[in-house]
Amino acid sequence: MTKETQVSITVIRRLPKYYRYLSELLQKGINRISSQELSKLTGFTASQIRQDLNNFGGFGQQGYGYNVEELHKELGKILGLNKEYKAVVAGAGNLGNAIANYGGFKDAGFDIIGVFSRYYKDLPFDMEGLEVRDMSELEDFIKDNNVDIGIITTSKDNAQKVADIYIKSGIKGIWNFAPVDLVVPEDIVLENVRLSDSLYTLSYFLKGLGK
Ligand SMILES: NC(=O)c1ccc[n+]([C@@H]2O[C@H](COP(=O)([O-])OP(=O)(O)OC[C@H]3O[C@@H](n4cnc5c(N)ncnc54)[C@H](O)[C@@H]3O)[C@@H](O)[C@H]2O)c1
Repeated sequence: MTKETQVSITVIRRLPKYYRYLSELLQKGINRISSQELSKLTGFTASQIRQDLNNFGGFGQQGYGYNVEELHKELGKILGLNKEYKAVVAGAGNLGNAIANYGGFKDAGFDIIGVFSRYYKDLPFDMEGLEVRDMSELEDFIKDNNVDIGIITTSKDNAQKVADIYIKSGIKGIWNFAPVDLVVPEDIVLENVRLSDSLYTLSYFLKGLGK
């Protein structure tokens, strides 16, 4: 087992934030940053940052800090962002449309190449080059195109059915937006997104302000 596989999920969940700030620093042409400066940006303590990065072999030098380009590149590799992924969306409603139409995912290496929905013929879908297809085509499409990631934006009641099609078709990662606990085999990577968790956290802090 490599050192990387033993890293806690809490640390893994902080990496995208480091990566995002490093991308911004690179865009501004900043080449070097100390853990203290990174701490001011990210809100994590400098020692936390050093500990997090030490999980992967360090990268920093005492008295110098971090080379932004190098750290950005290494974190990108650790997060698997140096690869290209093909994704499909199932459920072309409000959320499915928003996700399929957002160009930022493609820029980051996640190419949404198909959108599938029930009653697809009734749906207006205005994404250039991306027509909505019927669910009956999903399995073959995934196999024919070696799709890596299945996105679920159907209603809650149908999410497990969609997940089962993804699993049967050989998909390895599921990005699930439906508010349901999906049952998936161990070798499938499942990532749930809950915007309401973030909203409830906002509410907690608003309450602290006397709301
Ligand atoms: N994770 C979050 O933070 C978050 C935020 C908003 C909404 N949601 C959830 O995302 C999902 C979609 O929300 P929405 O507002 O886009 O809903 P919506 O009703 O606009 O869209 C759902 C779409 O899924 C399609 N669908 C339903 N069953 C299907 C099936 N078996 N196969 C294929 N397509 C099917 C419907 O025809 C519809 O087009 C819901 O489950 C909702 O609760 C999650």
